[in-house]
Amino acid sequence: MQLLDGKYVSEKLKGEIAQQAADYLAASGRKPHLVAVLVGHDGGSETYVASKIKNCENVGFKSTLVRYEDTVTEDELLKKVEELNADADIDGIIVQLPLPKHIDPEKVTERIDYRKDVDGFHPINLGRMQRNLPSFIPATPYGITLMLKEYGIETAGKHCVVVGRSNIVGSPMSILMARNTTPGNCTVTICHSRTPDIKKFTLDADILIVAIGKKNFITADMVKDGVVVIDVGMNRETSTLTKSGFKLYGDVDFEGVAPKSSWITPVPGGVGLMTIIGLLKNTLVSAKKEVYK
Ligand SMILES: Nc1nc(=O)c2c([nH]1)NC[C@@H]1CN(c3ccc(C(=O)N[C@@H](CCC(=O)O)C(=O)O)cc3)C=[N+]21
Repeated sequence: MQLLDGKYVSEKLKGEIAQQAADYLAASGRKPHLVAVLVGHDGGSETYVASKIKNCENVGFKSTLVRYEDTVTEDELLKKVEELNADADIDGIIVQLPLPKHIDPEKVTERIDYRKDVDGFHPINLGRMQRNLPSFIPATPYGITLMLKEYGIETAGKHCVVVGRSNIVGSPMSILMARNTTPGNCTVTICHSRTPDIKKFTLDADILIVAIGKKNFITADMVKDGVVVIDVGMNRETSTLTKSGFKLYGDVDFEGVAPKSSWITPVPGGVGLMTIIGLLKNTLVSAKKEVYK
């Protein structure tokens, strides 16, 4: 078993991004600028947004946090998005999900200018990605592809099983792994809550990507020897064992599954850290107008 080490890869790539941000600053006199919009006080979201802001500072980006109470109306939020769209000093906009239930996330996502949609959630970016055209690729799937590349994991011709079909991870990940790109060229199976016998499919996976949001969902009896395991789970539980009062669990029973794996991502220290890299890279290429003019 070898570890796909998100800490190592993310630090390495952050060094490269910081260099490119410095070059961009020297050439243009400005820094790439990311705006994060956070609604409410969800513990996970607060942590992740704080981490995004901190990482922006670390690589020499400008970042702005826009906060709202969870009483904000959908109209107010949409107006803010339009204001951010129109601001020429902003390269990337993310609205942290989930949103309170009186706000339609689809509406907010579609209101963000696709040229600033560094989350890659806008239907235009999704469609362009599927067609292999320049686009913003959703940060988590993007981060996973960077990780697979970094370790030279062979994917062509392999059976990739994606567990979960969310708009943020499972669905775009399945598109990327089926595309004629590296990584990619897989035969892809998507499993979800209505798949009667998930084990039947996971047992055949050469590459198993799990984004379902259930602690220890994948156990040793569900994988074959030599599998590559990507654990996207971010299950936060209160704990007296950590300083923060929380402990993070993946969707994979690491202890059981790791001995059967050729490669596996830990949680924490795996995909989460790569997600931030995906976001930073999207923000940088947005500033440099390398995806859209
Ligand atoms: N519009 C939007 N865009 C997102 O990209 C988005 C979102 N909404 N909503 C929630 C998810 C979750 N997410 C994570 C980012 C970083 C870590 C991360 O850095 N994790 C670290 C540790 C975190 C910890 O210890 O709490 C790790 O896995 O090692 C995790 C999860 C982005 N998301």
